[in-house]
Amino acid sequence: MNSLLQTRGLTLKFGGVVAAESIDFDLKAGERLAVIGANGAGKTTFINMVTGYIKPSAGKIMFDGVNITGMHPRQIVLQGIGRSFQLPQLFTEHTVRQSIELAVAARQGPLSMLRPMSKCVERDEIDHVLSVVGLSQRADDHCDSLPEGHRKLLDVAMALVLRPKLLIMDEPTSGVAADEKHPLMATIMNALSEQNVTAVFVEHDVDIVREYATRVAAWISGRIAADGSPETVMNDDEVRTVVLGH
Ligand SMILES: Nc1ncnc2c1ncn2[C@@H]1O[C@H](COP(=O)(O)OP(=O)(O)OP(=O)(O)O)[C@@H](O)[C@H]1O
Repeated sequence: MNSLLQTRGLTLKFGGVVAAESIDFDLKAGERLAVIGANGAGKTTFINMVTGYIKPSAGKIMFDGVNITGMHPRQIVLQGIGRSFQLPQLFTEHTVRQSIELAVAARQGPLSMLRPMSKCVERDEIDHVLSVVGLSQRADDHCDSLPEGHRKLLDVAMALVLRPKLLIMDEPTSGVAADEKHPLMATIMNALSEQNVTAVFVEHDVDIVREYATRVAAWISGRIAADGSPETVMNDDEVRTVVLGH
């Protein structure tokens, strides 16, 4: 099967620091890839290059047959790569429903902003996405009143209404209470499955990785040191020593 996402020779240097060292990487549609690595290993740098927030010094990024290297983040969203953030970027003065409405309007293009909101939004779709991420009961709450887990879910919901083929999530369970991590990930993964969205997520919690990833890539010093099934990668000697601290 062809790769949905492919990088070749992807390199980024910050002065003397090699944050990405000639990364060759392939992701197939339908995979659930967990990205693991110690602080400073280069995980966010990789995500930032793929989503257009940083231009690589060298190398190429192909997505669904299109060369997206150096494209602007908005163009990359239009190509079908969504992103959620470690610290969700929400419209704090808006309600949950209004936030989803804005995401739908963004998908519909700049002219939709000129029409009355009630005409340009698709109510059924919004109700559905709120239900899928378990936020129906909080639809009229302001974003700044949401607990962290709900903020993460809203961030994912806003990314999903842009209809991505791939969603890249930076630490979806960080800042969430230990007993809420599994229900949160289960909800996110169900939502992604429903829309056939391929997933990449950066994660530090080993239990979450084992439960929700079909594949793991371990970053060490700007390179992928191990890549394969969760069991294989978690038992790799270098990963155990450098990443897991065993
Ligand atoms: N804008 C920048 N300027 C200079 N150095 C940077 C910059 N961004 C990242 N780096 C360096 O690049 C390396 C990789 O950083 P990166 O943030 O990608 O790691 P990470 O694996 O995401 O870490 P964390 O888990 O802490 O988020 C680190 O040495 C970091 O200090």
